[in-house]
Amino acid sequence: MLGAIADDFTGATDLATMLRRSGHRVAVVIEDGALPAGDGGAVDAVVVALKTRTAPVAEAVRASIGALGRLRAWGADRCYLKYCSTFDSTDTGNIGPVLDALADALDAERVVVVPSLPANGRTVYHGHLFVGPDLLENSSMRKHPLTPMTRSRVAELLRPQTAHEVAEVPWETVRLGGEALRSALAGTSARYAVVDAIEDADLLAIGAATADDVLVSGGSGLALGIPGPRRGGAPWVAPPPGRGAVLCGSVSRTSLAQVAHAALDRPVRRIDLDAALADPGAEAAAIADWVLTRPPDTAPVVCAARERADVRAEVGGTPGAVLVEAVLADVAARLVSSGQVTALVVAGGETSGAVVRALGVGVLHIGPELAPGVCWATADAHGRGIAIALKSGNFGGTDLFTRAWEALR
Ligand SMILES: Nc1ncnc2c1ncn2[C@@H]1O[C@H](COP(=O)(O)OP(=O)(O)OP(=O)(O)O)[C@@H](O)[C@H]1O
Ligand SMILES: O=C(O)[C@@H](O)C(=O)CO
Repeated sequence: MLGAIADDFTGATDLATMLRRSGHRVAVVIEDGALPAGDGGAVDAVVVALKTRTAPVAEAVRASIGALGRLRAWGADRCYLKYCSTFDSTDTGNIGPVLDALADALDAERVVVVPSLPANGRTVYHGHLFVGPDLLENSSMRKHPLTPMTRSRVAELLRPQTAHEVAEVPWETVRLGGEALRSALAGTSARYAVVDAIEDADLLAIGAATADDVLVSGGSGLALGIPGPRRGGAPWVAPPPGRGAVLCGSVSRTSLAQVAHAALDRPVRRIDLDAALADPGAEAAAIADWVLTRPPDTAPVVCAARERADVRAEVGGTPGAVLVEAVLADVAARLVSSGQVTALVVAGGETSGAVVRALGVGVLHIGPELAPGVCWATADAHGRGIAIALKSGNFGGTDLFTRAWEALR
């Protein structure tokens, strides 16, 4: 029984997608939603989705320890802390403090640190994190508004966040396989070990070497090395047929390209931020009405920006992001309560948090994969069954917003 704690909602479904691939029956519990039945129940892995990536440190630690307690009561005998594959954090936290608190609570002597997700171009070699061919510090993450990543060596990123020692295990050791890696890890006195991984085989070796560890940590890639029981669970059941819509609050390069691709053959509408400032409820109502009056099989796209120039730090003194999140959350609630929309693709971690909260979702039942780290899930939204796919900003192919629907037919 694996209990995982993710520091954002899209990261939680990313991890659940990978756990499903490695043979787990997995559910994602939103914040303090009810956990599913324990041993003998329908799942053998639970991911608790938190919104702690950029929360104040004390709040992130408190929420994570709270989630750990609930997971242990559910029956978890191992814990996985999921953070971003680009190690999104600052010198003051939150990855180090949360790891310290979990390791103390679990009496973990040593914890691996494995951000790698090769399927999406995140690799670690000689301790340096790469995004595709670029060092992390030279990727678009350098300019991230909340967690700008200006260094690439994972140990250097973690050290300011913890008083414990941080060691590095090079790829030359990882490639020797699980047993050699286990011995190397046993030989280090450091609490944390950043382990290189440049391809999935490395993640399998790390998984094997840490099979007895009570706490592991990483992006979602490490889940590929944690085999599940492969018991056939209840089959995933798509929601009742209905309209679909995309709600995109992400303004990452990938998301903007996905919006541009969708615009080639379906309606796209951008939120009017000035109208949203004047009356957010009216702007959301107008957008929801627009969605519901498009041809039923078009899956229109509502977005916050078509290009980077559309991004406004503030609108009449209100942060643009606050308006975007309020409108998209309200649009989602209106579409679902209309009873006509039964499937939503939501793009962006912050956006997903706002939408999922507005829909009152407690549990996501993981379904088919749309791209590495992106999947459909079913959920109960205030009594209505829906399918929802939470997409991390940088994940998915250009055609994700147009092809996602095929998996529901
Ligand atoms: N036009 C805009 N003006 C101001 N803020 C915007 C605008 N469009 C989007 N935003 C804000 O930008 C933020 C995008 O963050 P979000 O986490 O949703 O996407 P992301 O960072 O691409 O995804 P991820 O966290 O999964 O990598 C949101 O808070 C959103 O409200
Ligand atoms: O690990 C990743 O890159 C994603 O799951 C994520 O957390 C992006 O916000």
